[in-house]
Amino acid sequence: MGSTKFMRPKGRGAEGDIHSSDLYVANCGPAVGISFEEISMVFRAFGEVKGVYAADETGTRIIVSFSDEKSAQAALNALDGRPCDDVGGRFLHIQYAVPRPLPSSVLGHDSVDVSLTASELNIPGVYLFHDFITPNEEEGLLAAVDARSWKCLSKRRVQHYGFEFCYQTRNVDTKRHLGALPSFVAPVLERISTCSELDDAGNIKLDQLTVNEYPPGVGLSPHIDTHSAFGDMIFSLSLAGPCIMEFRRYHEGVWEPESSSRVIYIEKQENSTDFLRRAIFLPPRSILLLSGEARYAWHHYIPHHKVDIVKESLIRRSSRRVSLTFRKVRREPCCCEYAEYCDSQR
Ligand SMILES: O=C(O)CCC(=O)C(=O)O
Ligand SMILES: [Fe+2]
Repeated sequence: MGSTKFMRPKGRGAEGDIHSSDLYVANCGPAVGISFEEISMVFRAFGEVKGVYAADETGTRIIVSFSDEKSAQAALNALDGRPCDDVGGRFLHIQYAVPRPLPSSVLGHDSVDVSLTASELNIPGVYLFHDFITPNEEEGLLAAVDARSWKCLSKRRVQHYGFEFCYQTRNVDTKRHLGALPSFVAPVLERISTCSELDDAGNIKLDQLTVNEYPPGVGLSPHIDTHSAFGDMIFSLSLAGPCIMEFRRYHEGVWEPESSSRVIYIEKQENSTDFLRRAIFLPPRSILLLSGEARYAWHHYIPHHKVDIVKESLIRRSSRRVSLTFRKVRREPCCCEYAEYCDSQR
């Protein structure tokens, strides 16, 4: 994870115009055995150092942030282009750092603050439990799903257990039970049912599992899991890599019949800006619960990003994210209090 805020100026020689309290320092850093603390010590001789960050992922380019420009200038004048004894005699190459333009692929015009916790997100019915499983358990689950066969969708791979999820109808065929959920998820189900923060979860027999594998840059379109298909609680366990999940609360939604056998959700508001929008960071090994209002009335989706911005840090999606989504198939029509989003009450 590099600093999102600063970068090297484009080309040398422009520094005369730039006044900054932030320095871009090349040729030192963790990749050559020099810690941020050692770098901070060197620069503290010139003034108050607010922070030392990686400028990028090389481990040899660093941003040193001073409290004021004068200190930065003094450090630059004293240290640039000279060997520095305190960092093993390495020559430091120093320039003023300039603010990094945020990548449009990440921010574009539609950035949203990303919460780290459910309470910060503030959507009723969302719960996020960090480190719900251990790294060893994560490894075991990944090995177990990789030993099963994947079904390829256009951009991601999936596996279904308990009941097949049909992406065309966005529903399940309750008459076609595929069998019990695989034994490798038993410890996860056990932990969900005994989670003291989730009073009701102990009584719910989750019987459908969708495993999704997302390559970097691939997300999931905005949707509400079909009310008539699944019950109130939807759990999603994140493995292998991080992502953000975004939420939108529109003011109305409409279910319309498309053919005799199929009902589709029409997002009449698609171009509308009239919606609430929130986002949360999902680290690996965390489990997210959508229930109540969050489950029934908010669209959720994973933006198609290769990099997410979380609290001013760039977080790269890793080579894949695998999620295990546990749900309970609904046998009776949904009678939630969000009729405008409910296909059972259309
Ligand atoms: O990958 C996830 O965490 C969410 C998956 C999801 O929303 C779904 O399968 O309906
Ligand atoms: Fe979903």
